[in-house]
Amino acid sequence: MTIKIDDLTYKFYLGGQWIVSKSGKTIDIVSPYLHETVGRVQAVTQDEVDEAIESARKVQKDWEKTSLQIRAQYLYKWADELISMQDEIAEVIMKEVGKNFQDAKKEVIRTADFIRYTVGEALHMHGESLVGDSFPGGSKSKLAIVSRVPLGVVLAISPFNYPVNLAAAKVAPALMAGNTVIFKPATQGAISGSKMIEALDKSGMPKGILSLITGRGSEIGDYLVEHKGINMISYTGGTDTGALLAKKATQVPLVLELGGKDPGIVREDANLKEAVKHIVGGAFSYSGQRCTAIKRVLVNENVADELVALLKEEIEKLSIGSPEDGSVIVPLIDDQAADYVQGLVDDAVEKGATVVLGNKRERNLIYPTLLDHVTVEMQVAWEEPFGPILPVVRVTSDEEAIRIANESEFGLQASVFTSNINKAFSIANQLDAGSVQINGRTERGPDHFPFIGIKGSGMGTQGVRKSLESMTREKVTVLNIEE
Ligand SMILES: NC(=O)C1=CN([C@@H]2O[C@H](COP(=O)(O)OP(=O)(O)OC[C@H]3O[C@@H](n4cnc5c(N)ncnc54)[C@H](OP(=O)(O)O)[C@@H]3O)[C@@H](O)[C@H]2O)C=CC1
Ligand SMILES: O=C(O)[C@H](O)COP(=O)(O)O
Repeated sequence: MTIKIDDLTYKFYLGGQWIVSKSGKTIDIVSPYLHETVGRVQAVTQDEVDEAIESARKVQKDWEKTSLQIRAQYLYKWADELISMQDEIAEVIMKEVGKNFQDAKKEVIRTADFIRYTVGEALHMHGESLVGDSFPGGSKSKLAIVSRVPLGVVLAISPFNYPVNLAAAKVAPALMAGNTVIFKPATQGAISGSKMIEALDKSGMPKGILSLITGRGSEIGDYLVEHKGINMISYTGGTDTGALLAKKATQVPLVLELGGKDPGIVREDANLKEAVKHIVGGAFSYSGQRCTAIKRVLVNENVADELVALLKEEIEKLSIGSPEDGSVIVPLIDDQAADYVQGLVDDAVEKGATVVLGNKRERNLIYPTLLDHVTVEMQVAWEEPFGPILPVVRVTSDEEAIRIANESEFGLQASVFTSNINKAFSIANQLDAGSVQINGRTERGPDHFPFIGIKGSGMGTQGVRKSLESMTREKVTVLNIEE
């Protein structure tokens, strides 16, 4: 069955069918670098949301009863389909969200790997049993069997920047755990999400197990989140939306992966050349549109001049332009995002920051920008740009670096660059972050590592095993043995 009505217009996926919404409305998806409409997605109605959730509820128990081995076969086929469609999907990702083709392709391959690993992990998860007499007064005749059961219908909401990988990172564990899924992709990212679901559909998975709901979060988001038919929400996206969502979703488990302001802390004793490679890769890949991008550098003042000079040298090597040419620095997702980033740079410059490189813009293409002498009075020291700018804050001690790192509203990851392993651990122990990287850039992968945001960066843990756990609950069956 075809997923398109015409060259540009996509259907949505309800109960195993690609259909046109009764709303009669579509949303134009404008490419961030071609500046033209590259597709249209359906603006799904509330009635259609009801239908999708109803169909997911109807088949959930059957899916739960389906043996793990059979579920595994569908997911393995899904991964295989993604691999055979990798060029086609990468092309769509590139056009839709402006990621360069090679990185888009890596995202698809990483997704297939993620799905396969999830299957393996799910096949090897097992429960436990407890005998009653290990507790005072308990008896050997009581045996508790603790197993994991699915939660029901999982709502997966994903952001634009990894439109395939971050979506599959929710869908795959949800399905392997025996849940059914309502998938709401970011609107800018919905075509890539549709292609990913086209691959899933090709696996022959029973109808209704997953529905894809397209439409603006501002219009259907609340309705989805507050829907009584939803049993768990896994959300990745901005902190403000995540906070609103958490208030609206009552009595369902939530996993939230939100924004970040990951610091790269550089000590005096760091190998500066190595640190610079990590920092530049971490800060600028895909124009800094990664939640885990290094978004500020806190460097000891004694090595700050040297570090800044090395950073400048490395940043100057970055390719800038169209994702079709493989550029690292590409136009941001839209003009509004670029306005926001420019606003942070303007504020910093006005307050006395030094522009070492950049502060140049062509529409939504922001040139890589290195700002030195950034102070805590400047917005750029605290806010998440989601763009290719790197503020450098000079500090006098580890304590000052830790204090500034921890004063942030965010707590996703942090990097510490040092040649003193004891100091590295000591600083890591004091940082309020989900993960700390020692002598490496902040990053989510490899994808089986637990991935955690604290404070304004989220709630709960992702990563293959952790996602499977968060999408299931423990169930205890007690056997009372007659003696
Ligand atoms: N910690 C992590 O793992 C990650 C965090 N992020 C964060 O995501 C942000 C960038 O992604 P972006 O897509 O712009 O984030 P947004 O917050 O704009 O959107 C995220 C998702 O939420 C949806 N949404 C919007 N409003 C509502 C609502 N009221 N109810 C329910 N859903 C809603 C969006 O739909 P629509 O597009 O239709 O508005 C989209 O699917 C950055 O802050 C980044 O740090 C990104 C990747 C990883
Ligand atoms: O959205 C993001 O930033 C991703 O979660 C980052 O993944 P990565 O750090 O492995 O690139």
